Amino acid sequence: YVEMLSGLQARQINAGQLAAAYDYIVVGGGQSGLVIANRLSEDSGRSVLVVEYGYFDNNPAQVEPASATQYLSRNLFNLSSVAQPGIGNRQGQVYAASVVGGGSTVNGMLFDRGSAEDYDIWERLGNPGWGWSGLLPYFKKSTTFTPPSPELTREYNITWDIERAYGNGPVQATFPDWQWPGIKIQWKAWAEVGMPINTEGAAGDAFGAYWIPSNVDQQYRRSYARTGYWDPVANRANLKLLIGYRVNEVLFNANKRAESITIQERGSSNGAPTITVKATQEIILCAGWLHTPQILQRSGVGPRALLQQAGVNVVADLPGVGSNLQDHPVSRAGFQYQTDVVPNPGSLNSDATFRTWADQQWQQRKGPRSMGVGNALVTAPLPILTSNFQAILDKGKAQNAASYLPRGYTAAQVAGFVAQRDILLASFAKQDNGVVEIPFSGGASTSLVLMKPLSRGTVLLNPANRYAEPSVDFNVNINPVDPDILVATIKFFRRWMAAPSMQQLTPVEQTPGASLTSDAQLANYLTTSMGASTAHSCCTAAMAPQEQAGVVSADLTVYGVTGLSVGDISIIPIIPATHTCATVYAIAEKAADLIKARYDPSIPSPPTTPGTSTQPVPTTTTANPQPTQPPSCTVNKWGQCGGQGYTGCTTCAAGSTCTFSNDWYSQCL
Ligand SMILES: Cc1cc2nc3c(=O)[nH]c(=O)nc-3n(C[C@H](O)[C@H](O)[C@H](O)COP(=O)(O)OP(=O)(O)OC[C@H]3O[C@@H](n4cnc5c(N)ncnc54)[C@H](O)[C@@H]3O)c2cc1C
Repeated sequence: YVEMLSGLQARQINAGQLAAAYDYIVVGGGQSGLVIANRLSEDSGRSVLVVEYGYFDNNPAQVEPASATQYLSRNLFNLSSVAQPGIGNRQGQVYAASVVGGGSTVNGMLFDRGSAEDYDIWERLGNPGWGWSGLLPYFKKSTTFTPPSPELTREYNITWDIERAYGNGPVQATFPDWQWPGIKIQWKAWAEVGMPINTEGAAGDAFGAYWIPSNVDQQYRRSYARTGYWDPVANRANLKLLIGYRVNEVLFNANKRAESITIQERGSSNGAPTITVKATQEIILCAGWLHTPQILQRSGVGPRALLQQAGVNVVADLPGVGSNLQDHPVSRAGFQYQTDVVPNPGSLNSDATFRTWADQQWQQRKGPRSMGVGNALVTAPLPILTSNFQAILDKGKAQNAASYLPRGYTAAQVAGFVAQRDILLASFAKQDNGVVEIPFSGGASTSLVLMKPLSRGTVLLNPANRYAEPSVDFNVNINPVDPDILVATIKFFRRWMAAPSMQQLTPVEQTPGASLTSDAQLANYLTTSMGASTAHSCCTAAMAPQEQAGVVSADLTVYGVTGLSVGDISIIPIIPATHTCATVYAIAEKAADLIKARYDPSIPSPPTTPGTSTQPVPTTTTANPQPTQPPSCTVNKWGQCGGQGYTGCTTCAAGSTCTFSNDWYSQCL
């Protein structure tokens, strides 16, 4: 412990201990920054400095499952977007972490990946090496999966495929010790409405319905960039971290080579003295979707007109810096089950006996309190949502793209968007990727999340004060294809609620409300109900060919300058249909390999030739197989023990008896 502590102290420095120069400077010690710093400092001959605006959050509560929904303001940059015409001029909540470990320290711990197609379209856009086959090794390198208990697995028929999806990486993933019984009925209903059921989403088949783990260790504590990539390398003397400092600018020499950064203590007034630190090899921007483009713009790399307006000398005119902003906008379907199974997600609030039992269980780190925000998703392909999908695609293809893009998009930016749109519309017609997400965990209400929006937003420097927070415009719900897909989703969700299995729960619609039936009424409901962000903002320094207004090339270096790269979520060109944390780990792992190979000829660069076949291995696409009855088994208290169509265990654990709830459901109470 003493050794570890002195190691930690050696690595965390104050400004007075800064060296004049480091081989690598990583800007931002968030999720991607800690991964890249860890990997680059594996070579003890290279010095690495990380500069992070936030502090450590050492509160033990921040690693507990309950932290998944708390989003504490102390760990976030707290700002809102400009008014959003697409959602009735409401402002959007802006989510960006400001703490060591970044988004991985604060996030909801839903840990999934996109489908193979979601990454293959990055490659198709002109980014060789960034398709599924180029990224899977890095998904595997970052994560270790541990199966849940045999009892939970059997009771809920939880499925996974370690061999195809996981490796031996620093981030731990597993399932909590609990699921809500109503989820079994929901699984059946998905099959009844024709949703493909996949045994593993993380192996390239993240479409249809599938189970997803949480990024937690086996005690259900948050497993994140700090525990995975920072704490274990306490003894590296060549790795330094300065916290509580903001990186202001990257400075370039006359040859446009990035030479140094200027930093300023957090909380000091703008215009206060700054410190300059040199990088002899490379500066890697990992300040996240909100600040990576802002730092670029402040440094003279961005849209010429904006930089001139802000009085910034133009080093490289890159119109794409701060454009192409994407997120997963969200609406909601509110239902009530009038004959719900018990316990259900509401029971922790409504049933004191159950709550006491849950608290007792949690003292042994078991039971409902091990759960975060749920572990099952539907990511629905468009042709499954609606038989009318071709009309939506035709409308998208026929539209004048520029009319829905942010003002001031250049011809290259419009061309870049049209390339994205055409690739997206072609993939929407297929059934190997999804366009909306519907999380389900036994509750009656859920989010309806648009996973592949066509609307694009911006993050722009404030010309009057370049050190103030940038202006965020999600431009949400502006491209008409977006509401068309969500309207189809609401109708499909109603079909799911009307599926035979669901009738035992007697679902009753609250919102949008059964009286709203026409497309126009539902689109209007979306305008009033939709949120612009699910905290997956990305894509503001996109990897794409320069003639399509890309900001970085496939080796992640910034166009028009040298010695500067981006390694965070900003580089994504098209948002994948997944929560973004696992994808950021894969990007950062790959970024580190690309950087290492630039400076060490003995290290092979990851291939940048287009991937070969990226077809995922076929998976189960029939109904979720019913659990087979093991020779002898017991059901834990609150679990299902009988009912029509039920083929699992029927013997209740000591202290509970199998009790009839309704024709479809008996339960150990
Ligand atoms: C509230 C929230 C909930 C989420 N929930 C989920 C979820 O359940 N599942 C999932 O998969 N994904 C989730 N995400 C998304 C995911 O966590 C992020 O996409 C991911 O962490 C982004 O990683 P990053 O490295 O690009 O940026 P970050 O991790 O945000 O790192 C950027 C870092 O740069 C620092 N920084 C910024 N500006 C400067 C500057 N000028 N100088 C120095 N440092 C600076 C910041 O303080 C921050 O630490 C969530 C995100 C948030 C914010």
